[in-house]
Amino acid sequence: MKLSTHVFQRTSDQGMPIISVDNPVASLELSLFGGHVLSFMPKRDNRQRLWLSPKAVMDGSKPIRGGIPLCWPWFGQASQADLPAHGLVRNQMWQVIRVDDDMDETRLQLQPKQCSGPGFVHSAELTLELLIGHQLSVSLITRNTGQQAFTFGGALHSYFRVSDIGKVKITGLQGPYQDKVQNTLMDTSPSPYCIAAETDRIHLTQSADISIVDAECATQLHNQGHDSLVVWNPWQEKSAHMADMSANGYQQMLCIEAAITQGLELAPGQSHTLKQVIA
Ligand SMILES: O=P(O)(O)OC[C@H]1O[C@@H](O)[C@H](O)[C@@H](O)[C@@H]1O
Repeated sequence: MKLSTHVFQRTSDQGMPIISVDNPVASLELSLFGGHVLSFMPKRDNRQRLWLSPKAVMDGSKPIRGGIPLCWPWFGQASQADLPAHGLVRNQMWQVIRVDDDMDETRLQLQPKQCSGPGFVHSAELTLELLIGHQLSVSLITRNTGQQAFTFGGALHSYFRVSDIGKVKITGLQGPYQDKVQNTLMDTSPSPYCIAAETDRIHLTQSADISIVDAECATQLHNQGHDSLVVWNPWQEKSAHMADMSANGYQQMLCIEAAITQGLELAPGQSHTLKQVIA
């Protein structure tokens, strides 16, 4: 089904609605389950920026491993044990509410079916806005539509494709971080910043510009509206216990997440945009 000149909707083999964008400068695929970007490739270099696990479950029974999972209205474990990690929206269907096509940019807006549920009983509106052009801009916009302030968190949990994790350097991250593997607070970030073991770190920083420098190329990230940048790679042993990761999958991926981990209060009528631009 054609939604505009450059935007199509199809059904995947597993019965999930997939949105495909193919404009003169870039291509992108998104699953309406989770409002989840699966791939992004600018045509100037035809290099896939995102990593999607070959074992990702794509039938809507669990969140998709890879691409850009949307975590909202909380990041990480919920306050109650029976609620899902990373919030309520990566497990539900989203709908396209707006498509605008231009010669060198496509704008898509999507919203989830439900913005409240167990663990978050507030009046909120959540919109995902994608600008698909020479770069990909991903904005998650939270609006308080009620009469009471609320506090929320979240993340753009992007999985980036790397050619060899052992050769990657991250630039632009300095200062202290919470190490979730060691359960300690570290005073300074490594320099050079390489990944050589399981890594799960919350950098409490509003630093905007980060690069993932690979042996062959660099992926540039510009982040906005975050209080933290999260760096995650499960490494070998943990991956082996994850049904949706292949044995060596960790070697080709690195998550750098624009996140709100500290809780952000939003007054009635206010909006907040969490944004990551990928180039
Ligand atoms: O397996 P999930 O729920 O997609 O989470 C993956 C990872 O997401 C990261 O953001 C967390 O910091 C990790 O602790 C977590 O393991």
